[in-house]
Amino acid sequence: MRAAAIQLNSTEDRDRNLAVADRLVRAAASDGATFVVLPEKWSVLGTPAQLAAGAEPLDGAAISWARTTARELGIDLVAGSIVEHVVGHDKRANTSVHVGPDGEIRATYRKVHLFDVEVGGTVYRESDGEEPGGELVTSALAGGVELGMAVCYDLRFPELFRILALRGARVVTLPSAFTLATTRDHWEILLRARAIENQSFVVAPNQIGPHPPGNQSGGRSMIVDPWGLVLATAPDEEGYVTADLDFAHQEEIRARLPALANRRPAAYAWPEGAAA
Ligand SMILES: O=C(O)CNC(=O)[C@H](CS)NC(=O)CCC(=O)C(=O)O
Repeated sequence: MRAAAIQLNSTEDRDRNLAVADRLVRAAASDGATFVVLPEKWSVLGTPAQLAAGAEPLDGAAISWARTTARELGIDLVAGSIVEHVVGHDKRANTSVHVGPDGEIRATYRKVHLFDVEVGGTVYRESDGEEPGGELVTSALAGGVELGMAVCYDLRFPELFRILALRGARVVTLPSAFTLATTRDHWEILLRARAIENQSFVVAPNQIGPHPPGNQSGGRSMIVDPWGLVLATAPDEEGYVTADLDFAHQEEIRARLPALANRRPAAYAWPEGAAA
């Protein structure tokens, strides 16, 4: 199965972002990709007010485009994440949507770990506008390959990836808008660690370059294999990278180095009364 990670420099202009995404998803599919992943907040990226204005329900323009395009191209499309207007809620959600080759929504995952962090002199308070999801989500690609879903800052929480692997995920998607500073120093190391420790493929498209209100994303969109090898890395521009995911090779790795099977959950139990 050929996977593609689409790297974008999304802005507050949804029409512009959809047009670039449309061009790049079609190009990746014509290169043979049948599993295509967009980055975080691919449809609108900007100030808190612009994010709020660009929020959409799952039947809005962004996911409608994703469904039409996935069906037309016959691909599994993880439409990165969008800022989802959740009907009846004050705050929005940061929602990753898996659309199958028939154009139907197979799964939605609302980012569990929100980015309330100071990095590179910038204070991010994602939770001001968005509320976290409360559950982890797996899905299935065409052919039955189990997919685990995560978004951006989730990368720093290895337990999420471990639980996805224990629930059967063989590939994890991580649409991201990682900061320039943390892309430089943490991104590749954490992606490879999550891939190695869970013997999973990781498909991680990132945003690249400046976007309102003067933030910088770091690019280096990557596809990593279950041995931790980087199969593809994007150069510093909008575009896409592809890699062939060899699931038989993953089976071999999991059989020869059975770390997942060698877990000792009984020894990990928390003492009575201790917080997990
Ligand atoms: O940058 C923006 O304006 C948009 N960013 C996002 O939408 C999200 C939430 S603010 N970014 C991250 O989660 C970065 C994580 C990260 O960079 C890390 O964990 O190091």
